[in-house]
Amino acid sequence: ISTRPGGRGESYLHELVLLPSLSPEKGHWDGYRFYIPKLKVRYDLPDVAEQYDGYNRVCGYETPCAYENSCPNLGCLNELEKEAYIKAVAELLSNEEKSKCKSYLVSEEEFDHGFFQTAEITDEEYRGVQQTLITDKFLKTLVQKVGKCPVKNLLEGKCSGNVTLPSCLGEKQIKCNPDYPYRTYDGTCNNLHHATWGSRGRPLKHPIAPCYSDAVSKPARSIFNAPLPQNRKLVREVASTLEQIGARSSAKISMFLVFLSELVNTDMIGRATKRVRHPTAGFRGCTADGSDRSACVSTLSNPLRVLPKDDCFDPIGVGCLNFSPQENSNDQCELKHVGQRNAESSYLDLSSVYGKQPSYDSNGKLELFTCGGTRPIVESEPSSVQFFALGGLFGQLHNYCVDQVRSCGQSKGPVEERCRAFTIGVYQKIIYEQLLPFLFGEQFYSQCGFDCEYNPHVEASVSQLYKSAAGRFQHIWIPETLFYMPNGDRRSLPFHEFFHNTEKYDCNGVLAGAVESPISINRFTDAYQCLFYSVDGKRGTCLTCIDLARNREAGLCPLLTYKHYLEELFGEQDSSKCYSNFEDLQDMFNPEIIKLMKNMYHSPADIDAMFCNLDRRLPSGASLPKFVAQATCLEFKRLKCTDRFFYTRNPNLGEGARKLISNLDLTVLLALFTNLHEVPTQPLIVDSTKVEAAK
Ligand code: HEM
Ligand SMILES: [Ca+2]
Repeated sequence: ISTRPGGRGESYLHELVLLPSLSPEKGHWDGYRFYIPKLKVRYDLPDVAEQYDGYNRVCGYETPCAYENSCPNLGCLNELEKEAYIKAVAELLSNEEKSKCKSYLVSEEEFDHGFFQTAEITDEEYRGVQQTLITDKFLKTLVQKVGKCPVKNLLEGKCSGNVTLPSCLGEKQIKCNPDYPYRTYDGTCNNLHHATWGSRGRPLKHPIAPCYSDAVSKPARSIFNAPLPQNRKLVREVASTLEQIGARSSAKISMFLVFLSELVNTDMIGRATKRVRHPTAGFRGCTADGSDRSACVSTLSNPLRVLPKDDCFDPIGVGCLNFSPQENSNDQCELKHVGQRNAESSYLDLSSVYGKQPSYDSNGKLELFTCGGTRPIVESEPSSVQFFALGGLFGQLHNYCVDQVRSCGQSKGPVEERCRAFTIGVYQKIIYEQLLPFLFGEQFYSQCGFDCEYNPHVEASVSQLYKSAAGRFQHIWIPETLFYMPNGDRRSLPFHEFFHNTEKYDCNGVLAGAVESPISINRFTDAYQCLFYSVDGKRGTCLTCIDLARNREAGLCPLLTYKHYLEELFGEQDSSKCYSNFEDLQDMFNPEIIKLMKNMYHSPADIDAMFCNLDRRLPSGASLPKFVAQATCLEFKRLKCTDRFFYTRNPNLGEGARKLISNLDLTVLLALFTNLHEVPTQPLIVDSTKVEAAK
């Protein structure tokens, strides 16, 4: 092994000796790397993300800064840091000021009141928010001073010297008790060597360096250095093209699956909208009537423009959609690519159901609200009553467990914690034995390989790719209407209606309806791209646009870069191909979509990662397309393998609890906690066979 000429310490392999245990015909040497496809798929995320040049290199695109190995001179670090500090403090003060001024806030009469709600910042958190902002300002100033490539090298860990800002306070010390048998509420101490790993407030991680045009925060640009297509225009075009193609538009998958997945998602990822010290219902970027940008925009909002002639918004005079940026998490002031803050623990521990700290009545029961939702569930926005009801199944399971345990009069340890461990066990089993096998199909499920030991060396975190693009895939399944079946009669209501006045619904009817409602496929429904969260059915927002804006805000790289990266990870570099012109995309997209992409983008290499939601490659038996399935596999594998308390290996779940967990599933939960006479044996599909609940 020698150093590649011109490389920064990267290794160059001249010759490889194969050990007898590796069979040579399974490996593949491309002159640069040796691939062994049968090796287990890597699921850890790098601590310092580097630019991924696999696709560019193989396919002949130029990678920005590829031949620049200069580093910024950090001699005047203190000076720059002082400047950054002043800028950060000024911004925070100005935000506080604005948060007290009504004209900057979304008011109660507006349809999207609460949509971008912000949580309060505690004193403890405030320090982190401030440090993160200082570092951000520092890097922005540094880019202006020394240019993009040196900063890029610095952020990718290719420069020696300081890696954190000198005056930063460093990490808070947490002492863990290795013998404490229960999970903490914020996820700390799950990993005993790295107490904060996987905990609330930690950053998401970039699997590969982000593709910001300035390396730090400016939106990515096309390969010809032009802006990417206008957000809403692109979404609108895709929506109307899908409409014209007119392919099959419903599937056997039930909305019950979608709300269950949404619950799982809110457990692993919590939104952290940029905030001020006290909670708010959101900052405005647009005027109340939505006609234009507001004069009162601040750094707390970043409204989306809607161009004239928009089919959906133009007729009602809307030219602007509220959008609020999210907060990064860089509390230790590290000079590397940062990720957004995750406001939940990454672990699948029902943290979005149980809340930030224990909250039980004197018996150890959870206080339940609309449809059994716990306080954190019903206070989350924007959420539908179906979401409350799904969360409610687990809230009720907890309380049912408490009753059962109390009725035998003895418990080894606090009832609420034992029941919490049990409830999380049932939930994890449902995810790994019901939900994921269904989404992946048998073959890909086994290829993903969930049979791992506990691995304390890997950080339990969620990737920025998942959070800002691939993980949102299921939004494309949002249908125009949902069934609501109070006392057995079947009504069809527009999707947006379930987000408001949630108390008025009969919860059994809500769940019965979700099980019978099919998802929508091959469409961006109006409910998704035009009427989302509407109150009156006339004016709503475009969740699709928000998804795309999140993709770009996070600095995600182009779709094909991630595709190549994923396929390499899965040992498919042979089949991972180059797309030199748009026509080559036909393995992934419908021809009409390709035509549209050609009109909108300069090159196939510019297509936004979010459009993985149009991927038409389906692994056999799977419900998720290949790209999404691969990205999802990595996330769920990581979360399973890094969870010390995962139910299959949690020594504190007794034999009885295990037995119960193996007998409980979604069908049983529906039978126990609804008044339905008949329950579906497979609630993830519509028209499932049913059994009598009493049985
Ligand atoms: C029909 C049910 C669903 C609704 C109404 C819904 C709605 C939303 C909304 C409003 C956001 C925040 C948008 C933003 O400001 O960035 C969001 C984020 C997200 N959703 Fe969904 N969603 C649903 C189902 C799902 C499902 C099934 C998944 C996939 C498992 C999913 C994955 C995500 C992800 C990964 C995010 C970003 C994480 C975050 O910002 O918390 N969603 N969703
Ligand atoms: Ca969690």
